[in-house]
Amino acid sequence: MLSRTEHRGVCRLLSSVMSGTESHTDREEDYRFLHSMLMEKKLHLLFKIHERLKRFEKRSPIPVQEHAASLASDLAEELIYQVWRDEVEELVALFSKPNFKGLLSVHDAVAQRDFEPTLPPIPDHVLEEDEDSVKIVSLVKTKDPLGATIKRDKSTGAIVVARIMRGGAADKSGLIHEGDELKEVNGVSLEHRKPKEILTLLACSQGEVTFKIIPASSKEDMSSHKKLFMRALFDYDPNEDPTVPCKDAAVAFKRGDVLQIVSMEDDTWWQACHLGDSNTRAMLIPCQQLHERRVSLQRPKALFKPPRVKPPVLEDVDDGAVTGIHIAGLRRSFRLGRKSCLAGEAARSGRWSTGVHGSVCPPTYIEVIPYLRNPKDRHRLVVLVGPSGVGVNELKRRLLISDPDHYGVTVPHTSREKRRQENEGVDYHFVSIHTFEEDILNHRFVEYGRYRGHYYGTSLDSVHRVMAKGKVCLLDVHPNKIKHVYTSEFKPYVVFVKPPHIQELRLTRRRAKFTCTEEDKNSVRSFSEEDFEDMIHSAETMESQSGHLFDKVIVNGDITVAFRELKAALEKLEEAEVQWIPAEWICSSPTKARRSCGHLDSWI
Ligand SMILES: Nc1ncnc2c1ncn2[C@@H]1O[C@H](COP(=O)(O)OP(=O)(O)OP(=O)(O)O)[C@@H](O)[C@H]1O
Repeated sequence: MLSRTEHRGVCRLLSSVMSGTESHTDREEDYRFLHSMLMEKKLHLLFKIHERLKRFEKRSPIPVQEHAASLASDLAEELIYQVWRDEVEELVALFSKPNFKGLLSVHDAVAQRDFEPTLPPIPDHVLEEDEDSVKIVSLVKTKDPLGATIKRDKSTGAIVVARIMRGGAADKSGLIHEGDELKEVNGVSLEHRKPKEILTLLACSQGEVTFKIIPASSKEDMSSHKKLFMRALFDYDPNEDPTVPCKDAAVAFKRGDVLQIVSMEDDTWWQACHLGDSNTRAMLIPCQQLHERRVSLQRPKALFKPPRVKPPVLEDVDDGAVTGIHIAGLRRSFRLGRKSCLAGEAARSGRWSTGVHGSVCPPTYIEVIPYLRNPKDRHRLVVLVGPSGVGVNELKRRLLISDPDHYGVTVPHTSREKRRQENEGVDYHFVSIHTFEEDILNHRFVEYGRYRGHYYGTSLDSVHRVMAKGKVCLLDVHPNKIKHVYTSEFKPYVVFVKPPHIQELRLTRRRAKFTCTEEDKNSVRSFSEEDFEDMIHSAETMESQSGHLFDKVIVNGDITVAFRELKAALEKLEEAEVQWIPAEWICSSPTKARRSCGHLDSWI
């Protein structure tokens, strides 16, 4: 309630307004009218109410109950039968006053939020729509227009909102935006309708008007990002990420998972759907730059773990000597001793394979596209990698024996003299040092090395030759060399053969013999503890540096199980099933995503 002083203040203010207007009012009659209006008691009461409400507003009062009017009328009925006292009489008289009834009715309307227009229920057929981005908007239309212009999109023929007028009903609702596609008005399809017809339809509508809309933003996302897929090249768990804006809104993924990127608008968090996940809702994933930044701030483990490096040795021992089965291509000679210093050098120089330009980048995402192999197409090249002694040759040998017409291996090149029992093009391609060096300069080798003054290597041509025969070419190289065949032409499928836990190695390799790296080239021996440790350490290094290139990881504990798993994976590769391959193998021009991934060639 206004205090006496406040009330006097209002009156003084009004009097001063009056005296201020005296000089501006020419006519006496106008002045009197204004004076009587401003001095009106009701106006002053209104001021009082206004002041009172202002004070209550600060307290944010909420209605105690929603049916004050009916409560008052029930009470009035009860009171009639009470002992008739002055107070009772006064209260009953108050309840029967129209002003008081009106006040209570307004109170109830506010309490029940009855002032908001009631919207019709969502039509059933809309709920059955396949299109999950459809939006149903109901607006209450007065005689005034909705405040939007529409046009027909020339390319799609769709009716779209061209402009939203500021302050109009559409603008105020915040539910309709420029670019939105209008599908229906009040259940009437707008397909094949001219904008003029639609305007007539709208002009006739009064009260609630229901629109079925495809929001502009979702349309844009659909068209520009629908086919943008990325393979994750690292593991991510939002529960272990303290910087994620909302853990529930982020999605965990593993290296190798394919993600559909829905939005790259945010600088740090992309939105993506996890392929194969039943949940089609977009979730947050760290963007490429964010992951790169984070990794660059981490302490590089490989730099602080002293690598167990042995001098590079290039053995020249036929595996047939060990296994009793001689198959060309199953030689250690051109594998450059996977126990060699190459891996150690990589470990010392950085955590990931350096690219052709020498830059080092942590693997983040690679754009991939679905690929369905045409039966007439060549088979994908199968690249087997793994630490020395893990069983790459053994698995290769078993595959060849299982189906010699289907699988093939390359014949290596060497600059050494042909031995009596050897055949050109079967055991090796025997070439001169000069030719070998020329081929090196011409980048004809996937991998090459020198042992005791002689060159050994695997040429790209030898891979072509196997593939040209319609065979699945099995190639084993050091992971650093995968980049030489990471092309559209070979579409390599990279299998990493991983050693099991050391206890299982001890158990399974008890009777195994391997060609050792000492001077005596024909010596074979059993695995030592150190060999096992080397194998495991080397596998860890390979995985951390090149793991992003592996399509399949096979743990070679029990050889029968490992072989079965490998065979099944390769057979699946030949089935008419979609495979996800790097987009650059198929698309000649880099896409938006390709650009956003950047430096792809630097980490292959
Ligand atoms: N799972 C296994 N269980 C038992 N022995 C195995 C297993 N895998 C491989 N071996 C044996 O271990 C020895 C080394 O295997 P293999 O020659 O295939 O290794 P590798 O990976 O090719 O190594 P390198 O590159 O040094 O030749 C062979 O005698 C092989 O038969």
